[in-house]
Amino acid sequence: MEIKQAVEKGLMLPLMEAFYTIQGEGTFTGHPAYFIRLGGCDVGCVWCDVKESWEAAKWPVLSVEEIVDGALQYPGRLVVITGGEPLMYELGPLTALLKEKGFTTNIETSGAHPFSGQFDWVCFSPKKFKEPHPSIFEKADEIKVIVFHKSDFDFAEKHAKKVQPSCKKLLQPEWSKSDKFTGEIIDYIKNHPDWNISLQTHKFMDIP
Ligand SMILES: C[S@@+](CC[C@H](N)C(=O)[O-])C[C@H]1O[C@@H](n2cnc3c(N)ncnc32)[C@H](O)[C@@H]1O
Ligand SMILES: Nc1nc2[nH]cc(C(=O)O)c2c(=O)[nH]1
Ligand code: SF4
Ligand SMILES: [Mg+2]
Repeated sequence: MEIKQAVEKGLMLPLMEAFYTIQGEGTFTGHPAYFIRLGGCDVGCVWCDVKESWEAAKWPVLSVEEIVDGALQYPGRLVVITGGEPLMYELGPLTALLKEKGFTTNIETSGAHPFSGQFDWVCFSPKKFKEPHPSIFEKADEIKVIVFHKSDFDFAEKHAKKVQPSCKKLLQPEWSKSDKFTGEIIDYIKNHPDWNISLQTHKFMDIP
């Protein structure tokens, strides 16, 4: 089978990097996790902290077996699939193999592409730069909105209306604007206690 067809089927995927670290953001903050960062994103967030991931063709294409072998080298059994935008790919084969090997599977996604894969926890981080695909709303376990502008509070409320009632609601300051917006998020959630704050704690710890 050609590589292009194998990627379409999700049997091979472009891998930018993979690393064992501590989940820095969201509900699983503090948990050791193996991160699988797939290459390629067409969302184009102006403040994206991994712009080098955007061009899929820059990254080697690996089989899902090779990717899962990487994860098996470490003692932790939590995997976070991120990117780039991981839902640009069919994630069924990768997540099926991870589940078969006993991993808990989490995803970080903008939700801008149709949902695929078997996930234990879905972090949905909607973006103004590309509308979410409707398939994400029933799948999201947490909605994590990045606050870069004051209008992002209304954007967060608008998207939070579309997820399941059990979905956790998180506001995370955009890193370069965190001096301004951390305080505003604190005031906001004290007045809107259904929201929680999420910080990029790995950046404070200076770890990947
Ligand atoms: C790099 S993205 C990759 C996954 C997916 N494309 C997404 O956006 O959810 C991983 C997480 O980092 C967040 N993020 C990216 N750049 C950020 C920044 N400058 N400040 C705060 N969070 C950021 C995203 O919103 C997302 O929740
Ligand atoms: N430690 C750590 N935690 C993270 N949580 C989400 C990340 C991401 O880039 O998807 C990330 C990351 O890049 N590093
Ligand atoms: S969707 Fe995610 S990876 Fe893509 S540009 Fe936005 S933050 Fe970066
Ligand atoms: Mg990151």
